[in-house]
Amino acid sequence: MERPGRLLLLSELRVRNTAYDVSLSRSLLTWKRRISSPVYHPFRPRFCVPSFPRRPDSGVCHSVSVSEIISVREEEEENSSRQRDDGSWKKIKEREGKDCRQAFTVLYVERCRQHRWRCAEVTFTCPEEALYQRWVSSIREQLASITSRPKHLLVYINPYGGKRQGKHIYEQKVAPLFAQAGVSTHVIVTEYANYARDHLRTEAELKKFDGVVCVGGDGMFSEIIHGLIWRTQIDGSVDPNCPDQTLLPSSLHIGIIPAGSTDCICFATVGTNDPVTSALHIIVGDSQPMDVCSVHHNNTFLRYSVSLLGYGFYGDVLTDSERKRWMGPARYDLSGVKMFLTHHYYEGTVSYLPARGIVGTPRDAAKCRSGCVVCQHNGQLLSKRAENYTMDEDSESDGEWRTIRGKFLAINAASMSCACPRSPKGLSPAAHLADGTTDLILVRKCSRFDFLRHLLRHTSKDDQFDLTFVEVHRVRRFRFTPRYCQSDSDLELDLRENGKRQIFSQICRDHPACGCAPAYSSWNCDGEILTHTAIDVRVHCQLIKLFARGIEEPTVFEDLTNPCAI
Ligand SMILES: Nc1ncnc2c1ncn2[C@@H]1O[C@H](COP(=O)(O)OP(=O)(O)OP(=O)(O)O)[C@@H](O)[C@H]1O
Ligand SMILES: CCCCCCCCCCCCC/C=C/[C@@H](O)[C@H](CO)NC(=O)CCCCC
Ligand SMILES: [Ca+2]
Repeated sequence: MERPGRLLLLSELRVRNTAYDVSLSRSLLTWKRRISSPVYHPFRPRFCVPSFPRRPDSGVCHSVSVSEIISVREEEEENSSRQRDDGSWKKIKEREGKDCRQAFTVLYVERCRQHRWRCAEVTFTCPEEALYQRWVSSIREQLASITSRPKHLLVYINPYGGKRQGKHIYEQKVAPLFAQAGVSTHVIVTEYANYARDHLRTEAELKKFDGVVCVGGDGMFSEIIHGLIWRTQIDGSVDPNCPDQTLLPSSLHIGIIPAGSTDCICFATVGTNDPVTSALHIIVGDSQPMDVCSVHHNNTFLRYSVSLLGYGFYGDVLTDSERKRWMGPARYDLSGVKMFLTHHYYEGTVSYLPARGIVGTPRDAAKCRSGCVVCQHNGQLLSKRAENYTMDEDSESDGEWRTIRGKFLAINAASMSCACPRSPKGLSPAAHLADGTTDLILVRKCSRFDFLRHLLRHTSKDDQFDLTFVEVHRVRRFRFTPRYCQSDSDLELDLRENGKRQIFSQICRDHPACGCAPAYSSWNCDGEILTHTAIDVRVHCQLIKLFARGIEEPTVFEDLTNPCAI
């Protein structure tokens, strides 16, 4: 727990008619119940309550970090007069024409189960108005001194994401909290796909805002980062089509109010997909840096990715599920089962640049959590390297490119864990949000039974990488070329390596009537299908910032004291 530091205020105030010692420092608001210690009176055969000053005993003590106070509300006069004390304090005067309020309510973050946050409140009654004024203005001064809190937000709502509840969720659960916290908003309900992206690219007056919030799923978040990153590069004269360019980070934070089908980015950065929790992380001005992969084809920009780039299984699931959008989130389950049964494999070449000199491996037991030291260390290391090499710093400081040819059921690059309600530990449980790397997972051709074992391990404690047909590499950059796109010299090499068998399988591929496997899949890029299969991917360390703090480890203290967490 935070140490209180120098006290700004210390008073005896009342909470629900009970006396509390209430203190405020720059970091903490604390209220501790004064429990009257019964003392024996020699002349009276009973216990009595001692008069002031009383010894505060180890009564119930609550502490709230000032950084997690949402706002202070001044209570109406009648409210204060209802909370009169037992007579030892003056009664609340009702002076005509004068403001004599004496109660104020502090709204603050309370932690609940499974990383959820709620807005709790406590009302304090003061013995006199001057003290009341000091308390309200002192807390407000402390809140105003937190410069990281957003004051003006640009909000985009996708009314058709997930279960089509985006607008309702925002109006019912989020807008009232923003209003209470004094956050002003400019709300835009999108009219068609890519509306938010194009608005951010060209029209939005970004200087007016401290952050951009999207209400929707991963697809909507993807629109926002595409608009923001593109705009930042154009404004800063950086060519987004050049894969070797170091991209400029956007100064605006991004908030996600989850209202989608997978909500993987929200889940992996907050620990839950709960709109109220996300709204509170935005209000307190949390900051979580995040890696972004740029995807190019032949020196032409295709897309950015922050979660999953998946070829084979996840590409096919997405392609199939797009035809079933009307089903809502269940479309992924149906397409998942169908593609599992179809069991297609794909041939191609994967080249990658292993991440060198950084801390962490994809097989670590430790996970990326709030204040992650791996992300901090690698972030500093990579930004130092970038200072020394302006162009293509990777090949200078990382190792040699490595190449793997083969038949794959799935090729996945997870730039973060990709934890989501479907798989709470994610595709790569030890991947980091902001370490400048992506985990390249290669699932080679195997039996249906083995592939099922691998898939099921995403939902259990077992290690999904501990299988002979699965390999995982932590990389800074990678390329993929499907076999049918390979150069003549590569194909010749294949022929020499694999003999005649290859020639016949190629003939089959050229004749769909024979019913054998298709030659190529599509890339699933954060839930969008890419137009090209041959791609060049580069990780840009900590390119964007979210209003989040990473997943918090629950502390023993919280578990024991927070009734909401039980
Ligand atoms: N007004 C709109 N009409 C139609 N499509 C829209 C509109 N606004 C945004 N979109 C598009 O809808 C797609 C899906 O949106 P979103 O990500 O919010 O939900 P989802 O796909 O259900 O969830 P997830 O991405 O988490 O699986 C996005 O690709 C987005 O570009
Ligand atoms: C037979 C039982 C098998 C159980 C296997 C469960 C494995 C689940 C892994 C989930 C990985 C999610 C990765 C997230 C990808 C998102 O960027 C993307 C956009 O929202 N979602 C999908 O592509 C949607 C992809 C949905 C895949 C199912
Ligand atoms: Ca990463």
